[in-house]
Amino acid sequence: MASEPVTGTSLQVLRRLDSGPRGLTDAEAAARLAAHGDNVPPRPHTPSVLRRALRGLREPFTAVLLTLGLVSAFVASWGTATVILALVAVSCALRATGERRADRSLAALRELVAGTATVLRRTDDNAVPRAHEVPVTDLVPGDVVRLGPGDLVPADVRLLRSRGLTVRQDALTGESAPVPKAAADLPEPDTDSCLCFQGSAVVAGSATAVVVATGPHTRYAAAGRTPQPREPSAFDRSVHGIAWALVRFMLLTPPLVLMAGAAVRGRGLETLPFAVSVAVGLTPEMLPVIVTTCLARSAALLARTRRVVVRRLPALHDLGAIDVLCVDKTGTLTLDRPVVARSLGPDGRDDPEVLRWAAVSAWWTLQLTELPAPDALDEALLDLAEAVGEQYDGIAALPVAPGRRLATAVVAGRLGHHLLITKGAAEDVLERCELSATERQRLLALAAREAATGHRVLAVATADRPSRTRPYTPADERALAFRGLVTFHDELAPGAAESLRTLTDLGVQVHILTGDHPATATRVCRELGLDPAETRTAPTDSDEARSGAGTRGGGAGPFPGGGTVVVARCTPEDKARVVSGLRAAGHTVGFLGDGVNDVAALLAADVGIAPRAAAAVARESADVVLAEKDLTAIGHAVTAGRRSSANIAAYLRVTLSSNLGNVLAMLAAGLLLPFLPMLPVQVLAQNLCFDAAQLAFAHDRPAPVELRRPTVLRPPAFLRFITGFGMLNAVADLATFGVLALALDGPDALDDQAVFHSAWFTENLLTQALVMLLLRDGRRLARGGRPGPVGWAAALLAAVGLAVPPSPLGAALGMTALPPAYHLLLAAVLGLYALALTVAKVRRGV
Ligand SMILES: Nc1ncnc2c1ncn2[C@@H]1O[C@H](COP(=O)(O)OP(=O)(O)OP(=O)(O)O)[C@@H](O)[C@H]1O
Repeated sequence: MASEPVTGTSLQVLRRLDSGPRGLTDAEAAARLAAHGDNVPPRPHTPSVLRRALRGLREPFTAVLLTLGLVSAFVASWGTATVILALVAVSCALRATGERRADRSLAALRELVAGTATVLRRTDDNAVPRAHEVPVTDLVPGDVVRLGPGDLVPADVRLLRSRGLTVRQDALTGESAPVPKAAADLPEPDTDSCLCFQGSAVVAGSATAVVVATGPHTRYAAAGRTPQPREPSAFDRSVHGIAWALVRFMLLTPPLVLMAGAAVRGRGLETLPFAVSVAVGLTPEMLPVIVTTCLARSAALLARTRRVVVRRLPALHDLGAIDVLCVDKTGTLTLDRPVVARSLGPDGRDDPEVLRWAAVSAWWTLQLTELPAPDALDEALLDLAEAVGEQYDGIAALPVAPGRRLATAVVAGRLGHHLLITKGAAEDVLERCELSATERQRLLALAAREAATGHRVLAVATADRPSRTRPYTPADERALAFRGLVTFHDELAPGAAESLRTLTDLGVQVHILTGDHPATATRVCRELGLDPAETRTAPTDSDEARSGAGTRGGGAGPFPGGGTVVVARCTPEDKARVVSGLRAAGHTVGFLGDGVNDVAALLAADVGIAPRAAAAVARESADVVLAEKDLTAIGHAVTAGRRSSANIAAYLRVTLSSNLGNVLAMLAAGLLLPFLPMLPVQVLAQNLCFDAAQLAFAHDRPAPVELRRPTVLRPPAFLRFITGFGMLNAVADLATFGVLALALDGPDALDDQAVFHSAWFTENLLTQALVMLLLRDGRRLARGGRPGPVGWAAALLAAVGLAVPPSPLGAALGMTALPPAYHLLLAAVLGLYALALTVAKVRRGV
């Protein structure tokens, strides 16, 4: 970062930057942009395809394959070694190019939701400065920017003025606790506390600041930090679990084959290439390629058709797996464009004076805190009674902050007096009013009645105090006189009701977590077509202190199995706690929220989702951003996640059942026969054909029935499935072996090895094609649906199985043409196998 401009007083800093408190002119800003370049951090170093390919070697399957290839080379089995190393190279290259394509399309998508900053600019030297929203990339050194809650600091800035500013600078320091920052006008200021750095998030307060460094010169860019990777998703963990179970099995295979061969047939180390190729046959080596392709395709399709931006690719799997979605209310289910509905006095009758006090409070809070934009409730008040605040002199303001549900403005009152005007959540304001317990209860009930109409409610109170110079703090918000209530109407967001209905149909349970009044939230929930099973109020610190509870529940007690729960009056921590509680109870949880008070929950969830209009910091914390206002995109995103997970699960199901079956049959046949059931190079060639066909799974459309429930992959159930179907496959293989043996008068009479090898090669590829069709989605096929990419790939695989043995390639691989009678026998075995597979599928309810 440019180090010298940040020391000295604010004025010295502004002078050095050739700027002033009124900001730059448009012409000067344009000239500086041309000179300094866009305010974008240097692009993170994108690894080359070669580097990515080499990184692919660290994948467990690829590493094991490589080891097996090296072992084959070591025993001079060059054919086996060459085919295995070719497999490794193809898998690494496909994965690397897929990853690069995914990265490129993601970078383009991120620009759809790029941020803006509020900057003071003038048309010429004499013009009045105006606040503009400009793309963050257009900021230049010397620009004067405004910061408010929820903003991301757009560049390195020196604070000129600040009010109660706290920021999180974990992007830079890794420390997530908010740190206070304040402007200082000293010649030798503590620079760190009067500087804010690019990438920090404003938690509370506001500031006006001058940009001192942009683009590659910021501290963030200099630190070259990359965001911390999130812990792997439930789906990733399951895939990983299955992968490691297989890797262990694979490593056991060669020694087992060697030992069994030695014990039963007295074979020696010459069986090693065969043992190695059997282990290779077990590997789903295309898994990384298929995962990357499925995710990248789904993300690109979502962005193109639904304008949904997936910022972290694996989050798509989480989306597919969520069974609970927690939603914030204001700004997500409603538009957060409140309009004043009523202004009523303590007796419940209309009283315009209450609105007037609320508007004075809003005006001075806005003026004194210099927020870049007023909060929506304040904006609604000012829309109705804009000029009223100017009739007073503002003294101080205590704005709302995360966890603080009221705001106070202090203005000059009658001579020698200050007037405190407080507005906020009814419970919080009434708690600070001088009232009898019965009167407080009556007023709380009045507020609840208004809230039950679905309106948002603010209570207003005032206090007359002798004037003073000592600063005001929240401790001064006491002994207030209650003035009345102002209520607001906030429209439902477009598509909100429909998207909640879709989510329910998709088997996702929806809960609403809001900072608002329980009655308002319950009513909104009903208007959206959800009948809440329960409404809770998150306990306040004082509640908990009274009950002596050791750990805070935040309304996160057990949630009923069905139905929506509304948790109202949540602080940001309460929202995060509910989400973590649901995750701990075994749910996969999504969180949809738009505000600075949602950031903790967005980060705590398996997948955080933010609408486009969300605060910058919420968008930055989310994994998925909806670029359109319409919430119905969520349902499509969930379905896209399920689709890509279903494709990966189908691939795993098919490939593992089939591979396991082949390996078991090969092991058994290896022991029964006087020769190897297949040559190592044949095993590998067959494996290569199957792998190529399997790539079709990345392009498949799973049956609608597979998309109706969250996609969860449970390794134990999954391993049971592949063992069951693997056995069935082994039986089919051995039946072919039996047929061949019978036709040729017993195993030891099988002297034509080439015929045997060719027969088994063809049978293997045909059974694999059958498994691809039947274990993926037999029902659709049975209904006469179109074959789709997997259907075509299976047909091609079967054709290769029939065409290779009589071809010159077959001859090169040691195969020969098969007698026509064999094809008839094969058709009978395959027919029986298809029947057995279908029966097993129906019995298992797959
Ligand atoms: N400008 C304001 N002045 C006074 N009180 C406010 C103001 N803004 C919000 N509040 C009070 O603070 C409460 C909590 O606000 P918060 O922003 O946490 O949640 P919310 O916007 O009501 O709901 P959600 O969590 O669904 O976004 C509000 O319900 C309101 O009572």
